[in-house]
Amino acid sequence: MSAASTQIDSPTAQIINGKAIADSIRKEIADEVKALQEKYGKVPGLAVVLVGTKGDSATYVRMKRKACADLGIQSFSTDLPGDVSEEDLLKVVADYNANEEVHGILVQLPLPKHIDEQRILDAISLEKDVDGFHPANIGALAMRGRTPLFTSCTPKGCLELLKRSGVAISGKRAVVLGRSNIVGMPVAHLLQACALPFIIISDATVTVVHSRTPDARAICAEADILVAAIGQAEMVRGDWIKPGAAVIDVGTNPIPDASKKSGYRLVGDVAFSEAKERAGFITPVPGGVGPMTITMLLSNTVDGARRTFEKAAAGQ
Ligand SMILES: Nc1nc(=O)c2c([nH]1)NC[C@@H]1CN(c3ccc(C(=O)N[C@@H](CCC(=O)O)C(=O)O)cc3)C=[N+]21
Ligand SMILES: [Mg+2]
Repeated sequence: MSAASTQIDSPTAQIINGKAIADSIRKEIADEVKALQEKYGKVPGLAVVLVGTKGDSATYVRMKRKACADLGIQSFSTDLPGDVSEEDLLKVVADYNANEEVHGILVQLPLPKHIDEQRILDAISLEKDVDGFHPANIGALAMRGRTPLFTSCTPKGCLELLKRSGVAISGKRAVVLGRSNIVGMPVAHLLQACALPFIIISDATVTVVHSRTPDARAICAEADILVAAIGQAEMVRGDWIKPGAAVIDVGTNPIPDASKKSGYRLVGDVAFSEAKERAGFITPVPGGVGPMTITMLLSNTVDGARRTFEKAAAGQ
């Protein structure tokens, strides 16, 4: 059955299986890693820097390091104490900038309050900015006719999920809930105008809804494509959703759950059970956007490595 007929025939949404899509992309990436190794005798390398021991940060960093190992990407790790100085963290970044085996650098956010986050992100070499958080990469993303060296992982993952689910973007009304630098803002740009080689041309009409928007519900209810990235557990209810809409839920909010060993479970920014009765397509949490974020990080790392290897081979 085609995606379009599912949307019309079925009263409940098609669940977008981010885990399965991410796994199949990871296989493609593993093949690329092998091909690069055969051609250049080198493998891509990713450096992950973790400051402090905040529980979920450590979990995500562990997942990133394991994903690298699974794909044949060399991973470099630096764990720093929570009270590390800004200067010492900048030194770690400078060392990775200079390390020829490292093609991507990720400093796990958020950083402790005493560190100027933007100063750290600005220090990461543009050529190794696999998070796409450097102002020059964000600037290129925002400009028509310019393509960033790297596009942020979660926004790129959202577009890739829409593409691989057969959701058309061009001419559609898209609403982004949330305006963060790491998700809301870049995903709004991508939906409006992206010319990334791997992606369908987007060309949606985009509205950004945030904490100061009056009647967020009414605006969301006009969306053919709704991206929820505001970090409020189950804020988007069933009646916020236009029937047949594609709903991408970026939220990962822990809520108490005594039946879990950890004492909590993850829910999205969307009330899933209500929303799936109205949406045409919807991502679950977990198993939706999350696995794509890490996969796009690996993909960006391989892209960075390929560019470096090609330049070196051309003697530049
Ligand atoms: N410099 C930087 N870059 C980031 O990309 C970055 C960051 N800092 N800080 C934290 C956020 C968060 N983030 C996630 C990655 C994977 C999942 C993920 O795979 N989640 C699984 C569930 C994981 C679980 O069960 O705990 C899922 O949704 O299925 C979630 C969240 C990356 N981030
Ligand atoms: Mg651009």
